[in-house]
Amino acid sequence: MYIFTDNVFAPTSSTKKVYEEGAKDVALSSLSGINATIFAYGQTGSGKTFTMRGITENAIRDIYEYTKNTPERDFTMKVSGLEIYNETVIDLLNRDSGPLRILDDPELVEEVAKDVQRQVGRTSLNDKSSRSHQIIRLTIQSSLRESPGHMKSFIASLNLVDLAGSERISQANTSGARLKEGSHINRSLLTLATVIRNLSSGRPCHIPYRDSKLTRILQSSLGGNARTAIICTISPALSQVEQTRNTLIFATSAKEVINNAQVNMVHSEKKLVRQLQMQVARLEEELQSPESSSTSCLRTLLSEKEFKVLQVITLQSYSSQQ
Ligand SMILES: Nc1ncnc2c1ncn2[C@@H]1O[C@H](COP(=O)(O)OP(=O)(O)OP(=O)(O)O)[C@@H](O)[C@H]1O
Repeated sequence: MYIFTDNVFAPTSSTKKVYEEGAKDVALSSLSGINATIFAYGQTGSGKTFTMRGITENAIRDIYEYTKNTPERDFTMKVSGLEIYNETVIDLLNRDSGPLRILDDPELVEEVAKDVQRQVGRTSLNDKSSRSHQIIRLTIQSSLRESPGHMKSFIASLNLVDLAGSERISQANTSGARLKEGSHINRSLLTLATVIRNLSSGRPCHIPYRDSKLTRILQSSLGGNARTAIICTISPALSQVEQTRNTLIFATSAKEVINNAQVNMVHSEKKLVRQLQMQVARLEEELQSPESSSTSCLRTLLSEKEFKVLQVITLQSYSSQQ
């Protein structure tokens, strides 16, 4: 179980400091199979996008550094990105695909990460940034290179979330398209606030994840199997005191939520069985070739083949018991 640690940063604090002290630990859990989410909440203009850009750059740099310095493990990284605007979900790596259906997980295009900074750059924020929610997801899978443990690998996602301006919750004096936009942003942010409030109450009660796209997508990060860091950005301006107060109320509830993060393991017996079956096929070919006609060579090949077949049978029966 992980409990939120509190940090307060001054306006002069660098994003690097916010990352190091408020988000790094959570971001790097994704390397050891623990789902992680970092999101920024606050009113428009208070620095969510600025902070999340810095957090994203630092997290990706550290993750790459770790993979480079850990040669004993094989890493596969995939990047995806989505935007929720007017309760419609758009794939940021395939904007022409139209709105995505939300099942338990959106059907996103996932690109194998070769140059994550550039790929993340393609999802970069647009003029709707204060009115839409944006999520960049990095999925990291890793397994030991040379060991029977190769059968098992860690898998986890790191979600980097830049929310719409929280003042939208209280914007009622709009009309037309802005009213529709406002009410949709309201739905996601209001549901987020309710979810956080209900989760933090400590009492068993209904958690309305399914009432908005945002909470549905972030469900496991908010009250489930993930470590979560929430960065609340506020303005020092006296005129913004009401928004600042609302953001601090949100932060107070959020820090009461306790998640239950676990290491996610993937059993890859299927991959191993496929490899062994290929080896058996190769040994059969060798057995039939004229070069292997000597008795001792045939005996060696046959016993090797029998051993591989036995391994396949053992693995298949192990898989069917899981
Ligand atoms: N820590 C900071 N240091 C210097 N400039 C900053 C910092 N935080 C934010 N800014 C600047 O303040 C302005 C508003 O910041 P930003 O766009 O990140 O706010 P926001 O909360 O994401 O707003 P929106 O909800 O409209 O997207 C930008 O010009 C940004 O460069």
